[in-house]
Amino acid sequence: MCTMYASYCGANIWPQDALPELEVAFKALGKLIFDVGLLVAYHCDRYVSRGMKMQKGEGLEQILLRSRCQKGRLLYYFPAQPSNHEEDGDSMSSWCGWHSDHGSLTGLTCGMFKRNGVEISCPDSAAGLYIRTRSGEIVKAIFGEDEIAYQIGETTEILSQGYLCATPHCVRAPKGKEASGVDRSTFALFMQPDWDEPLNFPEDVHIHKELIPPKGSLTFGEYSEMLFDKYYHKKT
Ligand SMILES: O=C(O)CCC(=O)C(=O)O
Ligand SMILES: [Fe+2]
Repeated sequence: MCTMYASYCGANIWPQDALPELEVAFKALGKLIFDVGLLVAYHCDRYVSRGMKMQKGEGLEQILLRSRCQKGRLLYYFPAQPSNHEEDGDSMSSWCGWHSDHGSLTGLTCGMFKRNGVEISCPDSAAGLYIRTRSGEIVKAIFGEDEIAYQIGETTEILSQGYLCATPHCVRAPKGKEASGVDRSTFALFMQPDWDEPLNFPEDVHIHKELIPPKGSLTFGEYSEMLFDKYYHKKT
């Protein structure tokens, strides 16, 4: 199992000596984001069931409840290198490029900015997470430190036959003299189906079409491994 689904079955590594309190805090935050995420999933299912027939047990809430693949990750963005050109072509996605997450739902805390290990408010109000809406508008995702943002992943778009759309997003680094040495940290919980969960792809899939076999069924684990190959090893 561990070789087949290496990205899901690996053991956690905790910095027990350097930061003994991390494991408990990390798991508590992950559990909170998961529990609230299930409430979001319940409402996603209600919305989708207005447009398509959903079998019992096949909704997002049930899929997430029985999954062993939830993945929490602390994300760290190193201080951006100062640029000589004020208007760099792709400055919008300077910290993390445009993408959609491949799972079901991603829960995010707001970014925390620091300089030399000291928390600061970000000197550039344009820095942070941006999303693209269904109508193509680019919007900054603004939310506070006691709030959680949820983004829809590609698997939800596939399983809901497009009633729900994956949320394209990117992260913009701060710019200007004041931005020197400013880093960003956040926590993401990637909520995703179990590796054994069958994904029955609808006829007209437009996401990663080339990976889907003709009869249109893969487990989430198989699908993820194929995606990791596509992104990181470029085998397909
Ligand atoms: O840092 C963020 O706010 C978003 C992170 C993200 O998009 C990801 O890890 O997939
Ligand atoms: Fe993402």
